[in-house]
Amino acid sequence: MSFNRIVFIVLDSCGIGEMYDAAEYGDQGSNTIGNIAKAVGGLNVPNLERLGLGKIHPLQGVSAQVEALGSYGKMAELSAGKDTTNGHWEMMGIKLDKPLPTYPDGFPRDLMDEFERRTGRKTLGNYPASGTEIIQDLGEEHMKTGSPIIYTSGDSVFQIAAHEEVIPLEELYNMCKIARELLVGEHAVGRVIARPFIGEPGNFTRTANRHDYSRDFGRTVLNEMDEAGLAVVGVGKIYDIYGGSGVNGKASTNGNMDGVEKTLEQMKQVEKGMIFTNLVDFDALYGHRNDPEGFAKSILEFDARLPEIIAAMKEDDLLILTADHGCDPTTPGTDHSREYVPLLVYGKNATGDLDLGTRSTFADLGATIAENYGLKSTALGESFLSQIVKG
Ligand SMILES: O=P(O)(O)O[C@H]1O[C@H](CO)[C@@H](O)[C@H]1O
Ligand SMILES: [Mn+2]
Ligand SMILES: [Mn+2]
Repeated sequence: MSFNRIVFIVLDSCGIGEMYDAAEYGDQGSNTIGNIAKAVGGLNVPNLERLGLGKIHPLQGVSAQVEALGSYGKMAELSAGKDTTNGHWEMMGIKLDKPLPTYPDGFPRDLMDEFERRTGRKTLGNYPASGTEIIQDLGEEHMKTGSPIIYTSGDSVFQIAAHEEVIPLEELYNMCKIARELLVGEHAVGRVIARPFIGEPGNFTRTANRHDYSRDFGRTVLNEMDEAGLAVVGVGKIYDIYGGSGVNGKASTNGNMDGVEKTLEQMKQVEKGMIFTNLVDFDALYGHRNDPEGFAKSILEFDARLPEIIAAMKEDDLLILTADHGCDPTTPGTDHSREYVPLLVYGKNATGDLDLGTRSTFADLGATIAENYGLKSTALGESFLSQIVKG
């Protein structure tokens, strides 16, 4: 027996406890969902609980005394890093041995000179910052000079922030393409990101016209699926994360709840293949903003939509919920954290109440998907398909 469709949802940043090597990343004690649960006096997530969330790791307010509807476990990241890029590519079979380059002191001057020469604009910033803060700090100067704001973070990212009425979107996207061309070799960052915003000094807000330009790390299970004629529909930023490689359909979203809507819409349309959704609000609105209350509310909001997703599932559909890294909003830093990620797998025809244990790589997902569709798996990862198929 195999599953006809897979609904794969990444709860961006929802890590579930420090990994064995968290100390190397300065992330001892990080536990995104666990510390959020504590901070709000317990999480009330009956639907995630029923899927087995409380059985993965003790979480305040989430019972482990349930007969889980599906299988549950957690996964370690084998790649060096704790970034969206590493996390997602590893899920589909690629391990990144070397950490992606980061720029705690900004990007080298010669690189910036070349960027300025090719874009015809000077630049502002060029240091690690929170995106919402740096536009408040430099936005007014940007409006006066027309120079884009360049910033990075603990992630391997080159981010370009610009007011939509100062630098038109088309030009901003073109600047990102130029940056992408320049950021190669030792400076091959994971992503170049367009961060447009609108508003007046003192009251700038970012728009949904964000756009990510990922590096290509090689062939993944998504390419195998695509070439086998299976649907691979990216909802939210999935298309961008894989640079479109192997993703043959897409739906953009303007928030987590819209992401759920678009997933439900795709579930009405896709015949065979995968609906691959990333819900980024957890990360962008709450994790990086150190807002545990907001994060908790957002988890509750998602939990409340789970019954709809489950009701829309056909007999031979499979639901996979996981995350790409942590971003503990209760720790002083605002960057991602090196954590295990939860793994919840449910299907009307899949085994219930099964412990999948601690997986040694996110790539077990890619291997499972490949086996399910009879595709060549990437070398990395071990399929758990036979365990979840009802015997
Ligand atoms: O602070 P903002 O701009 O939201 O940026 C965050 O979002 C980036 C990409 O997800 C991360 O690298 C982090 O820098
Ligand atoms: Mn992420
Ligand atoms: Mn992030």
